[in-house]
Amino acid sequence: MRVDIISIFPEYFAPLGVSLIGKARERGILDVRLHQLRDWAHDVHRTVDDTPYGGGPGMVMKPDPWGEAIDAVLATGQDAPARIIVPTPSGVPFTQRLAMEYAAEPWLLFTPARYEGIDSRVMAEYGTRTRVDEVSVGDYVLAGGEAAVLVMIEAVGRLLPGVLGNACSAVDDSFAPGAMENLLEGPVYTKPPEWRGHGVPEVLLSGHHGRIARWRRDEALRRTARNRPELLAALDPRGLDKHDLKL
Ligand SMILES: COC(=O)c1ccnc(N)c1
Repeated sequence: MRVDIISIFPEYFAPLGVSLIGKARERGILDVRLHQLRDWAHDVHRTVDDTPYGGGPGMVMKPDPWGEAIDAVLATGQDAPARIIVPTPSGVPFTQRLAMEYAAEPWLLFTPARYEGIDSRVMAEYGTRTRVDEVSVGDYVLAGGEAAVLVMIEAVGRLLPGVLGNACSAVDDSFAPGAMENLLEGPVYTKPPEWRGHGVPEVLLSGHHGRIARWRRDEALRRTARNRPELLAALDPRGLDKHDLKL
């Protein structure tokens, strides 16, 4: 997968050189290319923002530098154009399902904005040529979209074949479509069996896989009911058995 990021703070993406994503890049599974938006701002101050039409607080990112930058990036592609992802609090929710959809894409272009956002004509322009998604990583506002891009690349990159050591662990994730969709993962334990007077649930030491799976699902349901009760409402009742309903 190729990932391009256009930003006025490309140095913000240094973390993409470490851990799982860093190794995926070393192994050629992920090709991340960074671009400085100001390289396409031609005035002496390399200006990328201006006051909003209609008045109001803050500044809006100018369309010209973004248009030239996106054109330059798309021009380096051979086949279908990149899918453009615009991080914004006004976007659709970023979910595990959307992360899986993105993990199947050959080429993503992230356009993190600062200030009050990018002139809306930019995404209207590229919406005529490729998929343009406005995506939010949660109900809060950031100083810039760069942190949201790190979150999305981490969530998408770990799903790419060969990135996670044990492919199963992506399937068991909280929110992973299928058995765990809309369920939070329950508690986890490792050695030692006793730690500061705290033991490990006996069932996990039993070696009885059926009982362990049942216990894990029960704990997932309990944690979901406690932390995200609205997700339980979204659970397909046909996916619950009589044991679940007694919890
Ligand atoms: C400037 O970008 C944001 O504030 C942002 C981007 C994506 N998701 C959010 N919740 C906020």
